[in-house]
Amino acid sequence: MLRLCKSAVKTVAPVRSQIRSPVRVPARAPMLMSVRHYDIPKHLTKIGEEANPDFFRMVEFFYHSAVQVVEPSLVEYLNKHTHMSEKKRLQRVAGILKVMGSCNSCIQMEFPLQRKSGDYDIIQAYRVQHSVHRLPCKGGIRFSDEVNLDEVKALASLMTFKCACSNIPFGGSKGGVSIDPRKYTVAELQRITRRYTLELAKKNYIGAGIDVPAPDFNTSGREMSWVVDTYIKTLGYQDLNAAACVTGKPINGGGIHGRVEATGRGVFMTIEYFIHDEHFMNLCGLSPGFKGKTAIIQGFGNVGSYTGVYLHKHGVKIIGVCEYGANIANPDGINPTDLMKYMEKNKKSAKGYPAAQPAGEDLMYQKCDILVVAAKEKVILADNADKVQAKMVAEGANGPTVPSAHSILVKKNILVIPDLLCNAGGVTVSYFEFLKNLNHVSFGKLSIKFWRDSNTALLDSVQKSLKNANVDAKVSPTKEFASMMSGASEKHIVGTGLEFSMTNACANVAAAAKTHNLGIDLRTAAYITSIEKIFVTYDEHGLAF
Ligand SMILES: NC(=O)C1=CN([C@@H]2O[C@H](COP(=O)(O)OP(=O)(O)OC[C@H]3O[C@@H](n4cnc5c(N)ncnc54)[C@H](O)[C@@H]3O)[C@@H](O)[C@H]2O)C=CC1
Ligand SMILES: O=C(O)CCC(=O)C(=O)O
Repeated sequence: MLRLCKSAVKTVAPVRSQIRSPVRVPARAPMLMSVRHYDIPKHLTKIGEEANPDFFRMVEFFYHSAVQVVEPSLVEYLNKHTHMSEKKRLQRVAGILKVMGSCNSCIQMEFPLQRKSGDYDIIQAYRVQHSVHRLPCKGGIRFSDEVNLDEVKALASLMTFKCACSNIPFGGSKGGVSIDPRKYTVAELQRITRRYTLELAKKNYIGAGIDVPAPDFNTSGREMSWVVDTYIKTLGYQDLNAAACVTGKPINGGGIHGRVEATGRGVFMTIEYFIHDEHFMNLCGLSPGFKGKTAIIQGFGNVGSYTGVYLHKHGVKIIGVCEYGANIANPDGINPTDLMKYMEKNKKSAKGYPAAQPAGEDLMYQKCDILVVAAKEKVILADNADKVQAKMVAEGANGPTVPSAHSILVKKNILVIPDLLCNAGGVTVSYFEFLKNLNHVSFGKLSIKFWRDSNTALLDSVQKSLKNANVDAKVSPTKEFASMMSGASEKHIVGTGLEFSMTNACANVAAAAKTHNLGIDLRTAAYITSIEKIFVTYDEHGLAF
């Protein structure tokens, strides 16, 4: 948390009842001790009530709602520029906030694909770089027939705020290819991915220092292998760091242990943090701890399934899974690893899973403690938010809750762990993979032998000292120490690094919620922590040539 918050809030505190859910703050809310007020841009004023807003407008709205709360602190922060007049400082704040909220650049492409049948399809695809305040930009590539420019812009802007929230030093970007991958053969998907990569490379939209994609909805290590191979063999062939042009690669191709499960593991870590926080558990009416808790998961792909695995491991009963074309439930609990294996063999479908019963469309709204939404955007809307009975909602997906629904959930005292915090585990481990690629060596590889030898020498030395002192004892390592004698493995570093980063981010967001009197509204708190960090970067680096 930045130093700038506390002092500023003391001097210019927004009216408490109005900032509990900033999403509902009227455009001209009165401020204590200040005549200043930040207006939500005109094109967004109705977004807070809209049933189904455009996705990018939705993210813009959340951003500007958070700015309404934090802007006085930002103004005060610039008081340190004593050489500037007040007018210049206010202009600078307004300028930085405008830049931070806008999309830096987008490319849209169309290219032909000859189908197996001989027919031609024209494939539409996009890459958006929302923010370049840090480089490279970072964000996944999604394959879906719902992909359009608005969606990719929204996802890219979420990446900007997500990276900042978790202190991952990247700008925000995202890519999308408008196809339903189920309708293409593997060979066709490979040709689409390679052509898309080539177009990105030609337009300077990919590269270790420029923009680094990763997996997202409907893509995985397989597609990332095609991306890196295409780049290395074409425009990136002279680039020593070419392997760092994409993350989420299989281990053999320069990937890192733990990226596959990282997003779900990170979702679990955020739930773990808040479920052990008495203050937030009091607010949402849950007893602290995992004991006796139940969960329902919507979307059992990469993110949802691994979230389930970690929740299950910690004693949470997964009583329902909502999947594409098949909702399943079991009040005694579903074993996520078993379901994953079943879906792997069953064309990724949960239909017919023998250890659960088919359930109705309303499964997501059944009573449970934790609802994990891990499928896609705009799932919790104004007309179904009231039906949610869970006490906690973990946003594994990007943008699952629209602003009007967010207000309803806050009013119902449901603790929502917002996307930009909740699903940051993926980009965090992508960052570790990126560093591994730039280092050209895996974590721990150079030091393993040194640590094993030096710890063995340490044990020998203790043994000799005991012998010299006539103590008859055999010195041997405990099981725990034996596993650490060779120093940290890549797996260890990724696991502990991820835990440190996620816990830190949760603590910062929890602190911002308290500092700004936001009650249960972690979304506004998360945007505020991101805005503060990006603001400082722009202030230090400058924002215009
Ligand atoms: N893969 C990653 O590392 C990250 C993914 N995310 C977000 O998480 C969400 C899910 O992504 P992944 O798990 O990677 O995708 P995925 O493609 O592995 O899984 C998505 C799952 O959701 C299911 N699904 C789709 N529509 C559904 C619906 N209407 N109802 C129920 N289930 C539905 C699909 O059948 C599939 O099993 C997306 O919003 C993505 O942007 C966020 C951060 C990182
Ligand atoms: O791993 C990454 O770089 C980005 C993952 C992603 O697309 C996301 O967090 O939404």
